[in-house]
Amino acid sequence: MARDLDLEFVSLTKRYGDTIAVDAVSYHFGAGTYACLLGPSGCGKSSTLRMVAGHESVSDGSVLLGGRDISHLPPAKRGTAMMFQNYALFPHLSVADNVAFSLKMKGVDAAVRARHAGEMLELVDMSGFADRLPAQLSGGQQQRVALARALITEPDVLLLDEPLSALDPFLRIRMRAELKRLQRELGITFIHVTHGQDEALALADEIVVMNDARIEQAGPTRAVFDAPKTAFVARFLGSHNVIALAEGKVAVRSDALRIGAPEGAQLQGKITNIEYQGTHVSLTAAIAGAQEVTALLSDKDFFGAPKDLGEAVGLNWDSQAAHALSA
Ligand SMILES: Nc1ncnc2c1ncn2[C@@H]1O[C@H](COP(=O)(O)OP(=O)(O)OP(=O)(O)O)[C@@H](O)[C@H]1O
Repeated sequence: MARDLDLEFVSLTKRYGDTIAVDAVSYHFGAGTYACLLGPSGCGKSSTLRMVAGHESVSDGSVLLGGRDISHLPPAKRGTAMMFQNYALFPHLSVADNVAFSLKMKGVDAAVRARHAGEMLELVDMSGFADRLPAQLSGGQQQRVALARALITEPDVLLLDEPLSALDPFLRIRMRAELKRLQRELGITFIHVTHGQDEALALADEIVVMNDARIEQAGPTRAVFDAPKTAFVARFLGSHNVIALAEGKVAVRSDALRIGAPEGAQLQGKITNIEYQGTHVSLTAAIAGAQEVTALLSDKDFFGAPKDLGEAVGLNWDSQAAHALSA
């Protein structure tokens, strides 16, 4: 049962020798939030997650859960559980024994362990596989077992380190829906580390975009996507153009750009690429200052007034669609 405990990072810092992997990061996650930590390789996502789990020591600052400082508690005493990228199942133990492992360590008796493991396998839709070994399961099934094994400890916070990266693209999308369903059903906080902006947008109530050991921008997913504050966030989340104008840099979503006649348009350009994407057509145009912008048009709009490579066009957008960037 979820206990409604908020998770908070207070100036959380990780140093490995001279490397600062996480630099005084502060953030507050409301209880029951699905949050994604997002950012390029090496920005400090995994180090942050491992400090929360207790698999890495905290160099400075703290992690609070429900106001209690858990920074220096052993992993099993924190109220968190971690699901690893490679699932880390014990190859010689059956699915049921893998799931029940942490209860065995706690000295829970065999009948109670078996009952709890059965409930968890039911939760992840793996009841028929209790006696198999991990090697006899598909990647998606192993992932469900790893989830069941993490959830049996009844954590307040589930930590997921790139949980979908080992799956093929089709399964990844299916499992992503499963993760969301589980999180809703359990009502606990999920902190999910990913490289993938699509994954973060699809899953997260809140996203935390990290860059170079710090939080670059964080907040409700749609608010961040709709109004990136820096060029890094706009580019990293994708579907945005970063345009240098006389008054400064702005981010404009690709689907907010309109293509029309060059005369009197906010920007003039020449079409350099046209990509048919099924429901949409993506048009790239070269504009002044050796810049390129991309406009995403519905197939209806494009084929209603088709353009050719090399054609001069005008680009327009509504003023509220342009977000001034601070860096
Ligand atoms: N055990 C370690 N010893 C020394 N440096 C480390 C260690 N673990 C991570 N680092 C360094 O800390 C920084 C952050 O690493 P971290 O693994 O947290 O990044 P990440 O955002 O999770 O990257 P990825 O997406 O590639 O997993 C990197 O510069 C990395 O090289």
